Amino acid sequence: MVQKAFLSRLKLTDFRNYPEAVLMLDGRHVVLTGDNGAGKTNLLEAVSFLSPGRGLRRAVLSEVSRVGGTGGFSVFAEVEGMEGEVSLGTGIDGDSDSLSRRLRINGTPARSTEELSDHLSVLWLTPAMDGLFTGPSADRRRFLDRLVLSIDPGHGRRASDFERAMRSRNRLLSEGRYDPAWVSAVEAQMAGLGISMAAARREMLDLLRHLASVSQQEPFPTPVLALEGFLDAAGDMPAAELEERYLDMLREGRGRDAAAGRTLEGPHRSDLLVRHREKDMDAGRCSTGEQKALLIGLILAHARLTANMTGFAPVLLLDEIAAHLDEGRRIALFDLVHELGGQAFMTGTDDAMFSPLGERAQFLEVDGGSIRRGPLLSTRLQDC
Ligand SMILES: Nc1ncnc2c1ncn2[C@@H]1O[C@H](COP(=O)(O)OP(=O)(O)OP(=O)(O)O)[C@@H](O)[C@H]1O
Repeated sequence: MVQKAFLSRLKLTDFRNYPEAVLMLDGRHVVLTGDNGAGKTNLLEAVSFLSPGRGLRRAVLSEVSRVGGTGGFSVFAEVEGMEGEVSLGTGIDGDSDSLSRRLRINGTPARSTEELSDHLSVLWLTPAMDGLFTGPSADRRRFLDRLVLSIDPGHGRRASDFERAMRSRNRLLSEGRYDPAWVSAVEAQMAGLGISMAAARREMLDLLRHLASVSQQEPFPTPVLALEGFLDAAGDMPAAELEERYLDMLREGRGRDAAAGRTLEGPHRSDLLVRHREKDMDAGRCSTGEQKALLIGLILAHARLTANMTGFAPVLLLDEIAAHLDEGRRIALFDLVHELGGQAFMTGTDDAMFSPLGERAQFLEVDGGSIRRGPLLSTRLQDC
């Protein structure tokens, strides 16, 4: 039985176009409607800061602070989380030039934002992801790594440690006269981390594949997923052998990598391949609408997987999700989202589009950095 982890209160201070806003939420889905530029996506972004990383816009933190504000920002949430009730507070101070945000859990400073994954899992789908299948492979890798992160919180640390080791190797090789023992040590670190990263990604794809084989999410197509670009021919080789093989590749590739100024083999070169199963076609060659439907299918499958793995349905952030769907698909999407058993935040310009949700959702109206409607809602309104 999947349980619900949800936000019961959200408070933003100097967050984007919100000087201050407080939302009291009752655990149902949340529909945010308003004109373009009202602040709907900003609210979703605030919720995305309740998961590790840089949020759904991958923003530079200083840009998140409200223009004309104190220079800092904060997001505070009361959550019925995976370990019970918890308060989560995150943000940056006005006088700090820190690149990372602070996190407090129940008022106590946390070591890293990774600790958020113990309480809540947050997944999102935004219009910025529409070009995922046709854009650069780095976007698909990042997308895949976020999928992995929601069920394996250590994945983010492994990926950033790998990046750091790789930068260090690139720098040593570019210097020309390097100490081979030192480079070997860095390569050994890269090999261990790189193979763990590849294994975690492969495991995620296997799980999604299995889920797709046992559950349907009509009318959204089933994405067929594969990885390409790193140790493709390795098959089911044991991890220790893979590590040896990657280590050999790095050792033998030193001259070539020094000339290229970068490491040419590794998990940082993998690509996520997506196919439309019913059409038997690469996602990149599908129509715009088909790509959107595939992306929705992928996010829903992943949300279901996260719920199965953790026992708690994730919080879903669906930005402008209804805009390009016909009525039948919209109704089906709302039903699928509701069946997941979690709390979804959905945005759009027209609240009529969300009427099929009925009593399953709280409807809030966003306007120029303020939020209206709903009996339990209080905001200090920004004059606009
Ligand atoms: N740091 C900031 N300080 C003040 N305002 C900001 C900041 N960052 C973004 N904004 C403003 O926030 C406003 C709302 O943006 P948001 O993306 O949330 O709109 P939206 O309601 O999702 O609109 P759309 O329907 O067009 O997607 C924009 O006008 C933007 O200029």
